[in-house]
Amino acid sequence: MLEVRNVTKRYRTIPAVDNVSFVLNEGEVLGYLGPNGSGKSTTVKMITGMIEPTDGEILFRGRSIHDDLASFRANLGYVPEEAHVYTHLSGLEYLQLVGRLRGMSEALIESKARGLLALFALEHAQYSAISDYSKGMKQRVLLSAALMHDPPLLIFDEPLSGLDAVTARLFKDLLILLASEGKAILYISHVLEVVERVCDRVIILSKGKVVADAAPSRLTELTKLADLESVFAQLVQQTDTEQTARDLVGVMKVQHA
Ligand SMILES: Nc1ncnc2c1ncn2[C@@H]1O[C@H](COP(=O)(O)OP(=O)(O)OP(=O)(O)O)[C@@H](O)[C@H]1O
Repeated sequence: MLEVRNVTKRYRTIPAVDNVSFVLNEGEVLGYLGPNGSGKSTTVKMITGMIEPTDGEILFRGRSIHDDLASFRANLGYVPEEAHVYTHLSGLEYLQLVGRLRGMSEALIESKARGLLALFALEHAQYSAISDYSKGMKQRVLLSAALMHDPPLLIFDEPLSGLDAVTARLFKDLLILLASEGKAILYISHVLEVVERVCDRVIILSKGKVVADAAPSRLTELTKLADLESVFAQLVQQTDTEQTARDLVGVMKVQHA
């Protein structure tokens, strides 16, 4: 459904994303992982059409997304890591706006918006301004907005941040159900134990390059490591975190001369 083909993005001369290729199929949850600064957000910005690749191309159902960005976006549901929503609107008004921008009928907008707000436990706050919402409530409005038009392709960028345990669990169940209904899902997260549970496949990025692309179970099997977190640490060669923590405490304790 979505193909990222030899995509590179350079800022000045430095590649933030370096010759990345992958295919995301219908019914698949693909985890997109990497340490801070490895190129995840840059990839997502290219897939959503916010920025263009320096080299390579991104195809949706065989066509470059830039051939007709508006119709590509009609097929996309995107929950950004950081939201810049219209906070003076209420949750209901925001979903109505999103529905109208996507060309949905008023009757459909009404039933979907009310239904989603109720299911995400936001019914009581639907008429209050988003500026008064907690972080998790804002996140639930964004999730609702991404699902309004029933898109075949979904991108979730750190969707669990701010969600309480019950909503996070609901989100995980939702992800699995959406995939079983044939949605293609790109899931960017640092929460590796969740990724390991819900993703069919994971891509691990390091310094803009793909260093792994396989099922989590295949990666643990190949490396003979206990879990995805250990595989991740080994592949991106992160430092010995226990030692670094000890060094940090050591630096904290240094007294002024
Ligand atoms: N607009 C920009 N101009 C210059 N460099 C940029 C720009 N945006 C990102 N970069 C650089 O590109 C690299 C990849 O950044 P990116 O935001 O894609 O990483 P990330 O994997 O999403 O990180 P995080 O987990 O911290 O969100 C970083 O070295 C970053 O400094």
